Parts: sequence; C-alpha cells; structure tokens
Amino acid sequence: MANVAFCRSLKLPLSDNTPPPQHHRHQTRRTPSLSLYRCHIPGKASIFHSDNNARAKARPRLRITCQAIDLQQSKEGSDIEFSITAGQDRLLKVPTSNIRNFSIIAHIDHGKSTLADKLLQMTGTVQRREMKEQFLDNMDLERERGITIKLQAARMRFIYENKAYCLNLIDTPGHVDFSYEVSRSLAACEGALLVVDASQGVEAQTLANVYMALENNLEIIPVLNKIDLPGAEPSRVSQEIEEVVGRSVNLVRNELVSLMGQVIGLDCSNAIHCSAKEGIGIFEILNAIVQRIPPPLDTTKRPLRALIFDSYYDAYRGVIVYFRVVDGTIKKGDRIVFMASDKDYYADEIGVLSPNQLQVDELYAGEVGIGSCTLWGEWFSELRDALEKLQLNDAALEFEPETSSAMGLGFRCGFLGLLHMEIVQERLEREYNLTLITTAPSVVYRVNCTNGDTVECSNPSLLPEAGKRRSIEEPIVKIEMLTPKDYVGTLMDLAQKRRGEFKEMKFITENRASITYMLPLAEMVGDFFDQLKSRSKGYASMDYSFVGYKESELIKLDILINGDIVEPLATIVHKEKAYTVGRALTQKLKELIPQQLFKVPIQACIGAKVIASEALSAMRKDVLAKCYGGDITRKMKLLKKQAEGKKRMKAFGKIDVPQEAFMAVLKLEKEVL
Ligand SMILES: Nc1nc2c(ncn2[C@@H]2O[C@H](COP(=O)(O)OP(=O)(O)OP(=O)(O)O)[C@@H](O)[C@H]2O)c(=O)[nH]1
Repeated sequence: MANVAFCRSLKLPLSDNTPPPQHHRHQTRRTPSLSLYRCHIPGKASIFHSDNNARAKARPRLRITCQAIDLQQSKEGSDIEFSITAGQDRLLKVPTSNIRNFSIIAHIDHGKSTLADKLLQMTGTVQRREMKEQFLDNMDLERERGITIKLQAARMRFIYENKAYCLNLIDTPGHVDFSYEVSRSLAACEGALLVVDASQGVEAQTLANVYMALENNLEIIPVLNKIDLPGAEPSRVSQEIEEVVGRSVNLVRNELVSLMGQVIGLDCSNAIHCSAKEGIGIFEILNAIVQRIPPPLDTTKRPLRALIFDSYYDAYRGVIVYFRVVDGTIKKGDRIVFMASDKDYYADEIGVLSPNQLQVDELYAGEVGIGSCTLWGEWFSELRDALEKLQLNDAALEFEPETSSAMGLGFRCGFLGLLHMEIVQERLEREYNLTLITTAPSVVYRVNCTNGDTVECSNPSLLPEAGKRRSIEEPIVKIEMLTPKDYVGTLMDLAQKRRGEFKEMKFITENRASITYMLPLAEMVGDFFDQLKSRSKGYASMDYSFVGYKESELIKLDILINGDIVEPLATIVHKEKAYTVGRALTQKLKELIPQQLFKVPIQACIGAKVIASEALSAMRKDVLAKCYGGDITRKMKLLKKQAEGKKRMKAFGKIDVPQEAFMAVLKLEKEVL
C-alpha cells in the first residue's frame, strides 16, 4: 500500500498508476479537528464523500471521514482547501477577539441564501447529508416561493492561520417588504457581506441595505456573485457599486460628509468574485470575514446587556428570542429584565444555532445565541403555589425564597426531618407535576470577614473566599436525650462522633437516664434522629433548643466531577472531618453516578488541594470482537483508536449528576458523621 496516505480523518488511496503527491504525507500528523487542510487533487482521481457508501467503494477515491467540505465543485488537478471540524468543536469557546458577527445583505435573488448554504457547508457546520438548498430558509413558505422572509442565524467554526474562529452569520431577506428584518440583524453585527449579482449590478435594495449597514457603522465586504453566468461583468459592477453607492450615500449623508470632510464610499478594489452556486471564492470570503470584520469589544466584565433581534413562539417552549450579548455574560437560570416591557424573566434555556439549536451553559459579550424565558412571576409562582397548597395540608412545612448561583431560583424549606423532606419532595412532584432538586440540608453560618463585616451564609457557594474570612461561627443546640440505661453508651458515642460536648447525665428513674450535650446544629440536621432511634432500638427520644453561635474550625469541601466543580455538592465541614468526609463522599458518588463512555474522576478538594479522589471507570465496548486472529498491530490500532475517542469524549462530555448524588452527603457511613 505504498500509494496510500493516511491521517485520522483523511484517507487517500490513489489510482494504481498515479504517483502519490508528496504533500499528502505532511498531513498525516495533523489533528483532525480544528485544522485547515490543503491538498492537491491528482489527475484521474474522482472525489466522493464518505457519506455516500456506494460511490465510496469505487477506486480511486478521496475520503473525508468527518463532516467538512464541499469537494464536488473541485476540478481534477486543482488545489482544494477545506477545514474539518468535529461535531462538538462547534461549541468550543473562542476568545472574543476570534468572534466575527456578520450579516449577508443584497437585493432580492442576488444569491444571499445560496452563499449562506455554501458557507455552512465549507465550514463543516452542516453535513452533506443534512444539506438542502437554502438551508436557512426553513419556513415552508420560504421554500415554496424561493425567497427569504425571516432572518436566520447560524454559528460557524472556521480555522484561519491555525486558530479557531467563531463566525456568527445572520442571513437576511432581500425583499423591500422585509427590510425591517435587515435593520434588526445589522444592529447585532460588526460587518456585512454585500452580495451583488455580477450580471445585474446595483439594484434598489442593494442601496437601501448599504445605507443601513453604514448607519450601523458596519465593515462592508463587497461580494460579486454569479460570476459563472456568461453575462457576468464583475469589473463593471465593481465600478458601478463604487460610483452609485458612493454618490447616493454622499447625497443622503450630506451633513456627515461636510462634518468629516471626506467622501464616504465603498472601495470595491478588493471586492471578492464568487459563484455561490459553483462554490467559487467561498474560502476567500471566509478569510475576508476574519481579516476585515472587526471582532466585538470584550466587555464580558460589565453587567449584562443583550440586544434581541428576533423572536418566535414555540408551542412547547414558549417565546424563543434571538439575541446578541452586548456586555457581560448570560447564564442559564439568570434573572433578566426585558427593557421594553420592564418585566423580569427567568432564563430557562440558553443556546446557539449551529445551525440547529444546541444548548450551552452561558454566552459571553459578542456572542449570538437564542434563549427561552419564563416570566419571573410565572415560574416562581408555580413552585410557590404548589408549596402554599401543600402547606395547607402540612403545617410543619416552612419555606422562603432563595437564589443560588448553581441552581438558580428556589425556596429554602424547613422540614421536621429527612423523611419529612423526602415526603414533601415526592408530594410536590406527584401532586403538582413539578421536577425538583433538593440539596442536602444545611444550617446558617456566621462568617466574620477580615474587613470587619459579619455575613450570614446559608449555602457553601456563598461562603466568602478563604483569604477574606477571619472566622466562621456555627449554630449550637443543647440536646437532651432520654434513654433506657442500656443504650447510654451507644448514644454518648453517637453524640461524641457528632462533635458533641458533654454537659451532664442524670438518672430520672433507676432504668432511665437523661443525657445533655451541646451539639453543632449542622451535625444534627441530617440523620441524627434516625441514628438515635436505630441505636436505641426505638426506645430513646430527644429534644433540643438553640443556644447560640460558636466559633469553629470549618472549611468548604468542594466536589469536582470530571474536573468541574459541582457547586450543589459542596459542603461545609469541620477541619478534622474533612479527609474522612471527602473520602466517603467520593466513594458514595462513585456508586451513585452512572458509568459513562469515558473515565470520570471524582475528587474532593479544599481550595486547590485534592484530598480524596476516585475514578469512575469507562464503559467499554469490545472493539476487538470482530477481529478473528489477524495481526496484533490491527488490534493495537483498534484499541488506540478507542482510547483516543474516549479521550476526546472526556474533554467534551457532560455528566448528569442524579438527584440521589445531591443527598449523598447524608447517606455516608454513620461512622463518618
Ligand atoms: N448561476 C448562478 N446562480 C445563482 C448563484 N447564486 C445564486 N443563484 C441562483 O439565484 C437564485 C436566487 O438565489 P437565492 O440564494 O435564493 O437569493 P437570495 O438573495 O437569498 O434571495 P432572497 O432571500 O429572496 O432575497 C436561485 O435560483 C439560485 O440558484 C450563482 O453564483 N450563480
């Protein structure tokens, strides 16, 4: 197989009598994702996409094994360039300097949607088998009439000089009736591709759209389309654009011209000649987008501001908005205010259009995305309503609203015990059709900060950083246990293990004792009562009262799953118990989290220090099953491929932490707590 060049994504068997071009070999070490490849198509070679199995069997062939490119237009003996992006790479975050937001503007039928299709194809955003003409025109009416009615957005990934760029494209309608769509989309961009039919030249909507783009201070890249047509005259049309656009804009902008003392026009000397239909000049357009359109300003640190440029109603998800984050960051679960209606909403979902909707956790300044929101009143009141109704029937239940950075909006509830908590959750889910997550019960700590402030902290995620806190005080209760004398020993052992401070023991009768301890409330809120009952075979009883706060050596124990901190699993524990709790918690989580296709590390950390670690082994498919005997190198190759796949999955994989895991801290071995 001397004439076969391989790389992980490119397989290039050539016809027997064609010598392999030397540069194929240079490609072999490239990573398949996020790479731009250039190769030469040898004479006689015909090109097939790997999706097309029947044709792919024919030799010679060029096979691309991941979604990427449009090769059909490439001619034998010509150079082609293509970028390869693996599916999930589309969601990788790039720095703001590598984001480009642009629109395509043109007169009707000058080829915007056809160009958008090609851009999606060339960047590997849409696979060939998913591709259909006018991909972004997804309304039936748009397809029937062959026109764009609604603006559409898509996020593409493009590799330029070995760096990944995120290109946000907004396709706009050309017809005059829908020009308000154009104005909205332009406000969300820094640049625009001005597509002009090279056979027809400047038309009314070309001018109207240019004005709008200039008003929005956009960088305009002129693109002369349809150069494949016999009547195409790109040079004449370039000149026409310069003259007509320059003249008209200056007429409209007299004031501006005199102010700036210069003529505003459009330089068409570097206009790109393209044929969207034939796929000519598409890479030049992509390169120009990166080179000529400025990136958005990096204002991630500022408070959130976003511009909504479109919206629609989804029967299942409610109102879906298209927006561009102008400043700050928007996260799923954020409370946001819509300035037009001055109403508060809860951000249910945040996503990107790639071009199908994909959910993400957050979007930063400069990014374009979609989101669905629920009116803060509606969402909040649904749970509140359910709790209020349940309270009618369960007077012991108490609740107050609370917000958590990790979980969003919720209620802090008071229960009688663990069983009561489970019952309330079950009832809310069954009777009111809600899906809820309950976190492990916690107490309110008092944190004395180095600047003299005292803050109350009910949630480990709200604990000030280690450097900012002087001391932590925890609530202490006086607990009185009444028990037959046979169980005195075991109950004292229980209290001792829960950091109890012995106060006194009295015999009320010959056989019955009363033991008093001072106990941190945090040690009692979990399963203390259950333990007391189980150790005394149900004979002991207890009562407690709050006595005050006491300084204690407490620290925050973080849990990392696959390298990410899972905020709701963080706990505040006593320093002496941190190692035991950390070890037990990681072991418990290992039992509770379902196996993934890749290895998942579960770690307990204090600050940056890992104090306990477990690993959830990967589910393994027997990739050697189909190998009957054969060379060992074949098996090694399959195993290596599997290991690489798992490594990739580990980098992108998201793990769903089941509800039981959030309660894991309560279910640790009784010796630990
Ligand atoms: N020959 C040739 N035809 C093209 C080219 N680009 C687009 N077309 C054709 O021009 C027609 C209009 O193309 P569209 O992409 O729908 O034009 P549009 O600007 O998006 O139209 P609206 O969305 O309605 O404004 C279609 O029939 C395309 O096949 C090209 O480069 N060469």
